[in-house]
Amino acid sequence: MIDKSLFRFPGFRWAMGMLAMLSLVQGASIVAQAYGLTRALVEIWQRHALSSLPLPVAIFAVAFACRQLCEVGKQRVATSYAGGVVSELRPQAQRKIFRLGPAALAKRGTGASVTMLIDGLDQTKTYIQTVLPKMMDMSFIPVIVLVAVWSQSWLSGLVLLLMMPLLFFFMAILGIAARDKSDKQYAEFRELNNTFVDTILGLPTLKMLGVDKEYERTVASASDRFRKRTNSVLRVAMTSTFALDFFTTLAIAIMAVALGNGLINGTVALFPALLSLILAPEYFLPIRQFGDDYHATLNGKNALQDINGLLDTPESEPDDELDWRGWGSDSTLSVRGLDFAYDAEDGNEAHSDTAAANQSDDAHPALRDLSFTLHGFEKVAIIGRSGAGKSTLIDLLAGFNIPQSGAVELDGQQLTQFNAPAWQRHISYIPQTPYIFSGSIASNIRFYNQSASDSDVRAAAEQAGLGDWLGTLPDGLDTLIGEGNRGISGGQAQRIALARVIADHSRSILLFDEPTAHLDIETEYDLKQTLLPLMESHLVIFATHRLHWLANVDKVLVLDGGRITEAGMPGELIGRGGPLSELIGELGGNRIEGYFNE
Ligand SMILES: Nc1ncnc2c1ncn2[C@@H]1O[C@H](COP(=O)(O)OP(=O)(O)OP(=O)(O)O)[C@@H](O)[C@H]1O
Repeated sequence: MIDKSLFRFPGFRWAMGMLAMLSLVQGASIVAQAYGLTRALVEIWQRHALSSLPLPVAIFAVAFACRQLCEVGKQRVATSYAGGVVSELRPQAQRKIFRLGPAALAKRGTGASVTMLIDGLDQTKTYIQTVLPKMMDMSFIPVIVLVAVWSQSWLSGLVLLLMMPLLFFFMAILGIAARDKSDKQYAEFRELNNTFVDTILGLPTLKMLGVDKEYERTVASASDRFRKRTNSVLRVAMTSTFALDFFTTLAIAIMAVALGNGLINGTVALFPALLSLILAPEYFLPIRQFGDDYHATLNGKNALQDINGLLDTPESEPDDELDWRGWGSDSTLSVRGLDFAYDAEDGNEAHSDTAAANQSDDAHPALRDLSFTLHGFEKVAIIGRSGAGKSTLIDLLAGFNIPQSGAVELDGQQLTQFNAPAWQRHISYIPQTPYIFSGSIASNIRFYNQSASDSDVRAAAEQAGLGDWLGTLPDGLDTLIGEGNRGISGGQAQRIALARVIADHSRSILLFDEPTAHLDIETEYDLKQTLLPLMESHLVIFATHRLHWLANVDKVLVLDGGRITEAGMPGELIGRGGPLSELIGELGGNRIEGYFNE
C-alpha cells in the first residue's frame, strides 16, 4: 500500500514515528471520548444527580479536543513530509529529463512529461499526505478500540474481530480490480496528454492542411476513452465503498441485536453495552476512510511510480574525469568502430552497460561501425538520405546518444562517449528549429554566454543579420519572443541561434542539424553569407540535405543505413561514380558543379 520508494527520503522515519504516536494518542482519545459520552448518558438514564455529569462531560470535551488536535497534527506532519518528498523529486526529475536528452523525451512524449512534472507531482503529494496517516490509523486505532470493547463485552469484541478479516478480504479483491483499472486509466491519461500537446503544437500545420477538424475528433475520442476509464475506476471505487459500508453496518447491527438481547435478559449492563455500541463505528472508521481514499490516491501512486521509472532509467555516468581545454587548430578527434542502436523497449538510448541486451531483436541499429577523424577547424558535411542516421550522429556527438561500442580519442585522451562536460562545454548546437524560450531577444542571445555585455549582444545581433529587423521593433532587443509572446519567422529564429554562437567566444565546435531545411532559398542564401565567416574559426559538423553546402566544406561523410559509405574531400568524390555521386543524382543536384564554380 505504501510505495517502498518513500522509505529512502529523509524524514521518513520521523514522519512515520510522529504519525504512529499521534494515531496512538488519537485512539486513546476516541476511547476516552466514548467513555465520557457513555458515562454521561448512563448517569442521565439512571436519573442520577446533575452533579454526576460535569466529570464525564469534561472527559468527553477534553478527549474530543485531543482527537481533533491529533488529526490536525497528523495532517501537518504528512503534508510537510509530502512537500519535502515532492520538492526533492521535482528537480531530480527535471535534471533526469535533461540528462536523458531528446530521444528519451520523444519516446515518453512531451505532453506526458509536462503532465508528470506538474500534475503528477501534485498527485504524488496528495497520495503521500493521504495514505500515510490513514495507514497509521488503520494499524493502531482498531486495536485500541477492540481492546476497549473486549474489556466491556467479549461477545461484541469477538463480532468486531471476526468481521475485520472479511473486510480486508473484500478490500483486497476490490483493490486489485481498482489497481488494474487505475493503471489503464493512467496509461490513457498519458496518451490523452500526448495527443493534446501534439495537436496544439501542430495546430498551424493542421489548420493549413485543413485537417484540424479531424484532429479535433482525435482529441475528443482520446478524452472520451479517458472519461470511460475514469467511470470504470469510479464504479469499482463505489462498489468497494458500498461493500465496506454494508459489512460494517452489518457487524454493528449484529452487535446491537446481541447487546439488546443481553439488556432485555439482564445479562449485560447498560454501560458496557452502550460503550461497545458507541465504539463499534470507530473500530471500522479507519479502514472505511482508507477504502474511500484508496481509489482517489491510486493516480498519485501511479504518478510516483512513473516518476521513479523515469529516475531509474539507466543512463551512463557523465565522464567528469576528462580534463580538456577545448578545441583548437591542432586538435584531433578520432572515432573508431562506433555502434549505436535505439532500444525499442524503453525508447531511450541503449547504454554501454547493457550492450549485450541491445543486440536483441528490439534494438534498432542506427549507426554501425563508424570510423572517422576530424582535425582542427575543418568543416565536415554529413550527407545521406532521409533516415540514414545524420541526426543520430549529431545527437551522439552532442552526448545525448550513448554508443554501445567503439573507441573515441580526443587530443590523445580516451573517451567512450561524448557526454563529458568538458567536451559539451565547447559545443554549440543549431538544429532545424532552434530552441527559442519565452523572454527578450537579448536574453535569448545570451543563451550560451549569460555574462555577455549589452554591446556584445547588440554586435552579435548585427553580425547575425538581425539589425534591420530589430530596427523595426519598438522595443528592439528587449522585445519579448517565445511562447505566449511575439511570433518570429524561421529565418529570424536561425539568426538568433547564430547570434548566440557569435556572442559566445568559448565554444569552438559547431554542430548543425539541417539548420536551413525550413528556409526558402533567398533566406538560406542570406543566412549562409552570415554563417560562412563564423565557420572559419570553428570545427563545423554539418548534417544537411542541401548540396550547395558541399562547396564550402573540407570533408564529406556519406551515410547510408547508419554506415559511412564514402568519406573524403567533396571535390575529389563528386563525379567519381561512388555513393556521393549517386546521392547527388538522386537529390537532383546536377548543378553541383555550378556551386563549386560560384
Ligand atoms: N528515438 C528513436 N527511436 C527509435 N528509432 C529512431 C529514433 N530516432 C530515429 N530513429 C531511427 O534511426 C534511424 C536514423 O534516424 P535519423 O533521424 O538519425 O536519420 P536522418 O538521417 O537524420 O533523417 P532525416 O534526414 O530524415 O532527418 C531511422 O531509421 C529512424 O527511424
